[in-house]
Amino acid sequence: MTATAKTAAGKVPATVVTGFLGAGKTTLIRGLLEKADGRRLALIINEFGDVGIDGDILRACGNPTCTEDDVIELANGCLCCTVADDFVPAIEKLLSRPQPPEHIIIETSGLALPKPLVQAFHWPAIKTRVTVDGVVAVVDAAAAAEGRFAPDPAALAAQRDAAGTVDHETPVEEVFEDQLLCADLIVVNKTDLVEAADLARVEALIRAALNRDAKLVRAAQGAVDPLVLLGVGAAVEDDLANRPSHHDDEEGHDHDDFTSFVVELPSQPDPAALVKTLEEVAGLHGVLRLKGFIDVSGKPMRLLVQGVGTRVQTHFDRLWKPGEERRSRLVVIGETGLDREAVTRAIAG
Ligand SMILES: Nc1nc2c(ncn2[C@@H]2O[C@H](COP(=O)(O)OP(=O)(O)OP(=O)(O)O)[C@@H](O)[C@H]2O)c(=O)[nH]1
Repeated sequence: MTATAKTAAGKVPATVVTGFLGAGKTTLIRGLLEKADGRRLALIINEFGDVGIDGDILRACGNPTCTEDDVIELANGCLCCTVADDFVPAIEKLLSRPQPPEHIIIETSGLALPKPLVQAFHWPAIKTRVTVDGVVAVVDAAAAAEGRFAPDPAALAAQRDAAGTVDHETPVEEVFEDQLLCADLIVVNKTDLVEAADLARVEALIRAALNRDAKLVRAAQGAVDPLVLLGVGAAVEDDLANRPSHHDDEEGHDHDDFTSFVVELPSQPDPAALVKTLEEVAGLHGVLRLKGFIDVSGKPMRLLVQGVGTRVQTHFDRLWKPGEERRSRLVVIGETGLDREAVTRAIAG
């Protein structure tokens, strides 16, 4: 990656990384950090729910370009709804550092709508100092191929109204489409999990959802050349009229459609058995996302658990630190109505 200075207008570029729960945003950003090549990147990370997992994953990557100070975590809230309290101060804090970042990467929560966040760049405190270089939407090709975000393109086209939007969608479909409609670059990720024909079908589905041209790139493990991801130069904050949203007519937006809670577990003797239980619970109750760290009895390393739909993966990501409390906690996210008691009982049982 070549180091670039500020934009022509003297603003620091910021890239918004959006994409539905578990699409691979954190994985993509981790790859970006590894290829930073000395460029000063700072991260602002927002998660749904009050336990920050992604920040911890990124800090655990041991990358020298990503120190504690370079990661600002805004858990417990939606970035676009806490603009004044959290987001603008976080940007100001980054800009006031002796060595301000050369590029700011913002990872939104998987349920966030990117457009209200981009609107925040009109706030006087940051308007003249930062620009949104581009919005990158990461898509889980496997989940999309399974029909989790939208019906097939023909059905989608048939539902489209004169304004180009589709009504009567599920909350999941609406969030997914809002994220695509705001994007400059769409990363079709997890290509390793889908056949070529399904990948083509997913790309057709994405294009059918779009109202204008956006660039599509395929990726596995979110690996995209930083030169493609950064330096788009879209000044997105001045181009919002071209990026419709299902929530354009709303005063703010709420998150009543989704819910999250934390399940605390005792130390686990058998990771494989836990994975089996989690996959069953996710399928039975329609859990959208599961993630957290587990203390495995007798192991010096903590186990990172990642569930996307019914696919649950684990790996030991780092040693527990001396004096660190070895808690086993899983964040569970689903649509409103997810039976918290039953899910907790099923996982803990
Ligand atoms: N097979 C496969 N797995 C992937 C790929 N990219 C990411 N994953 C896995 O998908 C899971 C979710 O990845 P994350 O990067 O945490 O996804 P995210 O979009 O940041 O998730 P949220 O922030 O919770 O919305 C993890 O288990 C990743 O290892 C990929 O290309 N192929």
